[in-house]
Amino acid sequence: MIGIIGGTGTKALLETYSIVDKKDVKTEYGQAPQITILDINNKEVAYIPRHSQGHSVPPHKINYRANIEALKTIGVNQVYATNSVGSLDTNIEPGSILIPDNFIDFTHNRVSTFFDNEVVHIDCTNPYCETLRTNLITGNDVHPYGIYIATEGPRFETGAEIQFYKLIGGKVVGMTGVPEVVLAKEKQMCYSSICAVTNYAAAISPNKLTITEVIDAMKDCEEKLIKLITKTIKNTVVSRDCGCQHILDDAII
Ligand SMILES: CSC[C@H]1O[C@H](OP(=O)(O)O)[C@H](O)[C@@H]1O
Ligand code: HPA
Repeated sequence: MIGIIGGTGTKALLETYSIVDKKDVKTEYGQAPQITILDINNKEVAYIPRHSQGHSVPPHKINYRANIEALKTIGVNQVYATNSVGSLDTNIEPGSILIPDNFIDFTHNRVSTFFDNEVVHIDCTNPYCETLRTNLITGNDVHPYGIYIATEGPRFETGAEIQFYKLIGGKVVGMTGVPEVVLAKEKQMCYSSICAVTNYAAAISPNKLTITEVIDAMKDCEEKLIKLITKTIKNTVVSRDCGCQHILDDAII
């Protein structure tokens, strides 16, 4: 099954598609937010709100393991995740969409693995599933690659941090992309992120960065995002020849 991890401002998905079912999943890591099964182009797609109902959980407190485990439990193995992000590049404008091809992790206080009692080192050379990325990119008006900088939050970045992230090649910055993608990989799932650019990052924008700016920009992006998701899900096939399901081969000591 395909899953959508919905980030900031994605409630509209629930109003766009018909609802088939709702699932409350309790995992060994805790209760996950309620999952809604949507009918998208005659496919059943599981939607989970990353920050829980009513966007009530901040990025550094999200139970990423419960979210991923719950999706896995109900049979999801291909995940499209939305992330609202700040842009580090004036050519990547608010309102546009970027499909990241890599990340650099600056989070520092998160549970970032399912493997606490076994020694497992998964390959993360290309952290996002190339097949799902191709589905999102082909024929669509999106930035096809770029490095996602993951920060701990919940504060926005300092101007100096943004200058540094730019220097090391970052294109967009957000607080939720990691460890989510890593945990999905550990569960042998295909995972790709859809970054909705909501603002220029701190100090690139001359203005003070506010939540209102981000939420308003997500509203402006809504139609584009829904179109992209609808088309991509239509084009997503079940067969998985990308190697994501073999990530644990040669990774366990
Ligand atoms: C509400 S602005 C900051 C908030 O938005 C992003 O979340 P998501 O990736 O779930 O859309 C960002 O990482 C922060 O959590
Ligand atoms: O500028 C940002 N920084 C971090 N997270 C974000 N989420 C949306 N915009 C931003």
